[in-house]
Amino acid sequence: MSGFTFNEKQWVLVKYAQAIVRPLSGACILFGFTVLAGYFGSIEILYRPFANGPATNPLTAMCIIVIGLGLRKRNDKKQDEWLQKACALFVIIMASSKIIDVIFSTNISSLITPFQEQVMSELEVGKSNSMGLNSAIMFLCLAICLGLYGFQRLISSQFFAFLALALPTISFTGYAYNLEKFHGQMSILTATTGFALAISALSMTAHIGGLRAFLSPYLGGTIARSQTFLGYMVPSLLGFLLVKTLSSREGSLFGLFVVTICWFMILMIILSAIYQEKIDHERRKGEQLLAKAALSDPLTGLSNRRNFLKFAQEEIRRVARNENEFWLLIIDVDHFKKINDSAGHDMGDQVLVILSEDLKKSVRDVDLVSRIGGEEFSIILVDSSKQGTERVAENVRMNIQKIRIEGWTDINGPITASIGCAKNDGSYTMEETIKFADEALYKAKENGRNQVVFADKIE
Ligand SMILES: Nc1nc2c(ncn2[C@@H]2O[C@H](COP(=O)(O)OP(=O)(O)OP(=O)(O)O)[C@@H](O)[C@H]2O)c(=O)[nH]1
Repeated sequence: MSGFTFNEKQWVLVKYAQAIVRPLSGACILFGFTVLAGYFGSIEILYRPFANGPATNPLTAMCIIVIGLGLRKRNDKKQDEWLQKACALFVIIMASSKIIDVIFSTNISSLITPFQEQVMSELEVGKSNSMGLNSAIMFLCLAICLGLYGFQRLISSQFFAFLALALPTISFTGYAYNLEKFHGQMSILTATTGFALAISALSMTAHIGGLRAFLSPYLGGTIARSQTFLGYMVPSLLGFLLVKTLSSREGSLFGLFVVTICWFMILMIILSAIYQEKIDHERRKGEQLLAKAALSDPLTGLSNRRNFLKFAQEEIRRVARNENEFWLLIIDVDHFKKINDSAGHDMGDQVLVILSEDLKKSVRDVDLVSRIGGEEFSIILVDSSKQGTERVAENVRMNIQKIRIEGWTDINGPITASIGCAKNDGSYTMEETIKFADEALYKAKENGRNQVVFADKIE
């Protein structure tokens, strides 16, 4: 997730998610104590809301309370970490004892279950009252999640919170479809509390990992949220309809279910691909814009000095290979400072923009016009001759003179520029060619400006 940052506004979802941890875990603790109070005061409805329905076992209530306590953060980080580790250890012991009992047919959990006699008497008369394997696994996952959080292993902690969430979800599905095997001995209240605890545990790590990506305000997060919703709702709804109709119509409906789910998955993949493509397109467009911006001058849109040098190097290699030549023109606006000083910087900028458009119009598409300094421009004339260059340079000089800028040329007369020209036939470096053209330009300035001078070194 490196390089991925939320701004202040975008943290809102993450902060909301983290803000639910305390109230949600608090409600779970309250529920746990209510169940224990039910056993203590023999008020059955507090731990078995539906007569003869499944009850919340006292050991389950203990696990709920301890996990709930571990999830409630205080201000002292060190204290929190110790409490999280201690709570995790307690619940690991409680949940593991139940798992060992189920696997090895032992009875260890009864040694640590409060109100055990009451539980036994209810079991004897055939009432459901024990912590199921699914509940034990759910609490084990929650405890591991809490312990890992205490050790600051946040991503692993988030993973176990996610695993824990699966168990009450399966139970809910069982209750909805009337499939007892799905919920087993997990009462609907235990499932609801387990679900709330798992959501609390997940929310603790809302600022990192998969959950952070899921809550992201960007397109990826939006896709993940909608696909999670649809991905759960659609198959669940179809499954519900299947379960309701299977007993009457049997067989082929199951095939229909499988095919529909497959098509649904394909639809989700296609939707993801469309969005992915859109993101990728935007990214590539951004990259192109950046690459272009790195090589062009922001004021005039002309090629900048960097691109000019890059182009020139390639030209040198090309003319050396083909025994050809290119010509470099360096164009410098005369007394440009005067424009800035008397009419302001904006007017100066306007002159530069108009001049650059004019320069582009004066040459062929293959030639490169660049802004290589403040009021200094260059033109690389590819495959040109001295006569051709003379013609173009004169043309450029005269075109500049013809430029009319309201508020400047009508009062101060024409804008002029001096031009220095040098040739490169592959036997000079670009630095040398620029130096020769600069020397010629200096001469043009010295001789009174508004003229074209050729470097005498390379005729
Ligand atoms: N408006 C504007 N002015 C700029 C920009 N870049 C450089 N300048 C100005 O261009 C002026 C160049 O002045 P000088 O180097 O003295 O040259 P000059 O006044 O044209 O005189 P000569 O070249 O000798 O004819 C300076 O005042 C710079 O501040 C720009 O992007 N916009």
